[in-house]
Parts: sequence; structure tokens; C-alpha cells
Amino acid sequence: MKTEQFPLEMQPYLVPTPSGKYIYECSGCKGEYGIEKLLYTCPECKSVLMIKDREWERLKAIPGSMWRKIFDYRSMSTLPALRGIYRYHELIGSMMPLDSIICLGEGHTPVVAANQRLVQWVGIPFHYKNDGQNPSASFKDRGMASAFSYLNYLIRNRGMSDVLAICASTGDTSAAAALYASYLVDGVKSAVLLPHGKVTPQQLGQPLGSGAKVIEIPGVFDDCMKIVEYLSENFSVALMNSKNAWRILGQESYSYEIAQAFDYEVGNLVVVVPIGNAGNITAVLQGFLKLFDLGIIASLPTIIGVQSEHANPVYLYYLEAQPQKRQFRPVTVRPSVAQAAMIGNPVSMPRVVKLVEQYRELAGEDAVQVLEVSEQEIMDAMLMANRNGHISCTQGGECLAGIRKAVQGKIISDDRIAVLDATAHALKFAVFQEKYFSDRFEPEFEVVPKKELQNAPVLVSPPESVPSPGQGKPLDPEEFKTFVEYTAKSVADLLGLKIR
Ligand SMILES: N[C@@H](CCOP(=O)(O)O)C(=O)O
Repeated sequence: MKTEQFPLEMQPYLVPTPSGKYIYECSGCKGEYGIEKLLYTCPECKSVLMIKDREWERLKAIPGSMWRKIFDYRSMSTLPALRGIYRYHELIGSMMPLDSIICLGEGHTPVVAANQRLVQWVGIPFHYKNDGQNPSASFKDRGMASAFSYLNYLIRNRGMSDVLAICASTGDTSAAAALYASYLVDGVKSAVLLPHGKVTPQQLGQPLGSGAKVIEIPGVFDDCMKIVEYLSENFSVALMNSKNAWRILGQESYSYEIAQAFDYEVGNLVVVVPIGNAGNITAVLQGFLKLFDLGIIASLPTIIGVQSEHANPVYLYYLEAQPQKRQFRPVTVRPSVAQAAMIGNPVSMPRVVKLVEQYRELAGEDAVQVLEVSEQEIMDAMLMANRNGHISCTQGGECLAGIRKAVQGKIISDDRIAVLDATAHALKFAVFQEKYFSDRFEPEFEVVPKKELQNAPVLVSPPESVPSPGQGKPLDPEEFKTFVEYTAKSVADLLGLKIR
């Protein structure tokens, strides 16, 4: 819809203009730093940074009801910069002029209600929010849209040039970073560091296809992360992992979209997210806190973070009930089907600690929970989801296993409604489905396929006496008729079809 076609009262708000005073704020010592250049950790105490708008309070001059209208109307705007996550401009980088914004179609991902069979299996109604329907098929695109828009802003306004965008990845971040870098023609190249053999073939193909320099490293993601951290401290590169606080801003849009999808009534919702490098749960918590602070939502939803038993440092941290006794200890990860979250030392942990405390102060101790599930539960849940109309990845399976456990363990009451994060498209993780279906899981995964969830193709192969078409060798009409009749009968027998 064109701006002039919106109701008159909305027109002044539709096209945002740059506003606010953005700074980096240290999640440890609270030190503040200007955003004229990229900064990842506090120069003083080395803790990770958050981005803060010093003029945030000005947004409260507009009532929550009006913000709701602004965001809803903006969803209909055809202005290129507002087609994706920047329809929430004031919340995720309002200093950014619209001409710096990169939008590759991220956001607006569907919220799909579970059918009755799945609702019964879990115990409460729930929805999947399919972030696999983003441009590079994962939620990382939300964060990359924001981090690359900021890079673009620095290139256009601050004379930045010859940028090498670099990241460590379990697969999704690299696909997203390479995609957005390839779009920015003004001197941005990308390089991605992947743990050798621990990224699916589909995910490996993505940055290669986008033209990134793909470098494989022995070890796991945590090792790659240490290398890119070293590179970003000692060389002129732009770090595109969620350690870069601009990534977090964009990923907050996941919370904004959930609020919008539920008409901003989120108090009864339980939002379930997997935890890997912890950028996602950071953004989800911060996103809902911002909406609450501006009166856009009247109450906060419950947040459940889920980890696999094979990569569970955040779960172990919160196992200790007394906050003053909690101590974060990185873990050595074991092979996990939730490979995107196979991370033992999440870089956003200091942000999580701070935000969970803030969230619990406002919404109660139970408002944020962290659970762990087994590899078996993750795989079974993903397959259950996908057999019932979803396109969930293994991390989405992790969420489903988590909410089921929470309901069965009465951590969540049966009058709640859940929204599960399917962080990536199922196709990226087809290799784990294949291992399950063909019973080829290496013992370390600790997954034993259940017969009722397996599936395999059946080859109908006519005997030599029946002519069969071959590549470039079409059958004559009589032979073809014989082939069709024989094969159709075999298929009918296989399917147990009855003659009409
Ligand atoms: N799961 C991630 C790991 C890196 O996470 P990030 O959000 O810090 O970039 C991936 O897809 O690589």
C-alpha cells in the first residue's frame, strides 16, 4: 500500500526518520562507547556489549496502542526498506537512514498451528514459527539484515572500505553472512570458518554458492569461534557472529513478530527457543522486554530455553537455584543432532545472565526456564513434527521435545499456548533424518530409531520380460502400455488398492 493510502492519522508515523542516540553498553562494567566503529567487547573489562538507545525514553511519548497500529500498518507498506525487519525501525537501529537498510526478504515468517494429533502428543496447543522460511533458511538472516545494514551505513557514512566480513559457524550463520555479504557490492568480501565435518552438506553448499571463502578447521564450533575472536582482535575484519551486538538487534524482530501475530496478547504464551551461542535467547528476551517497557504488550510471555544433554552449559548454570552460587563453566560438547546448537561456551552468556535477571524481576522466577532434552527426544520430536505438516529442523525438534517435557513435568500448566522456534529449514538437516531412517547413527549420538518413525523409498523394478524406459531410449507405444500396466499393478499391490 502506498503511504498516501494509509489513514491520515497514521501517515506521519509510517516512514521512520533517523532518530535516537545509539551507544555500545558493556554487559559487565556498564561502560559506554560510541558506535562510530565496530566494537565487540568492552575495551575495559572485555565483556560482550549490548546496543542501547540513550534517547529510548522519547519513544514513550507515543502510547503502546499507537505503536501497535504503527507496526501493523507498516506491515502493509511497500517501501523497500520497511518490507523486512526494519518495520520495527525505532526498536532495532533507528539511527539508521532508510537508504542504508539491506532487506533480502527476512522476517514475516509464518506461525503455524499444530494439528490435534500433535497437540495431544504435547499436552497443550502450540505453534511453530518457521524461521527456516527466511532467505538463507534460518533465523540468522534477521541478525544479518541488521549487522550488514550497519556495515553498509559505516561504508556510506563513515568512510569504511575493503571490509572482510568473517564468522565462525555451525552452518546457519555462515550461510546468512555469506548471502548478505554477496549482496553488498561496495567492497565487502566474506570468509567463514567451519568445524571440518560438522556442518551438513546443504549448509556447506550455501556459503560456497554465495562466493565466500570457506575455511574448514579441525575441532568444533567453539574452536572456530576462538580463532575468529583472535582475528577480530588483531586484524581488520568485521566479526559477524552474534558477539557483534548489531546481530542481536535484528534478531529481536522474532519477538516483535510473535507479539504481532498474537495481537500483542502474549501473557499466556510460552516461547520456546533452542540455546547454542545464546544470541537467539538474548534477542528474544530483550525484544519482549522492550515491547513491555513501551507498553506495546501488557505482560511478558514465559521463555523456555532448551539445550541438548550433549551441549548443555546454560542448563547446568541455571540448575543451581541460588543466583549467588551460580558459576558458568563451559562444557566439552558431544555429537548432537541439534548441530547448530552444539556449543559449549556461548559468547552471549553474560548477556543472558543479565537479561534473565531483569526478566525474572519483572515477570517472576518461573518466567524464564532452561531445560535439557536427550538426543533421542530431539530426533523423535523433529520427525513427529514433520509427519504432522511442519518443516522443523533438529533445533525445532529440540524445542518440541522441550515443551513436551515441560508440560509432562508440570513446569508449564495445560492452559498455556506455546510458540516453538523452528530456527532453520528441515532440508538443511536432512542428513540426520537419513541417519535415522537408515539406522546409521554413530553410537556417540545415542539415537535409536523407532520403527514407526522410519521411512524409506520403495523401488518398483519390473522384471527383464517387461520393457522399461531408459535414459534417451523411449519405448514404442505397445511396450509402453505393457510397462504402465505392469508397474501400475505393482504400485496398486504395494498400496493395497482395490479395483473400482
Ligand atoms: N548456530 C550458530 C553458531 C554461531 O552463532 P552466532 O549466532 O553467534 O553467529 C551458527 O549457525 O553458526
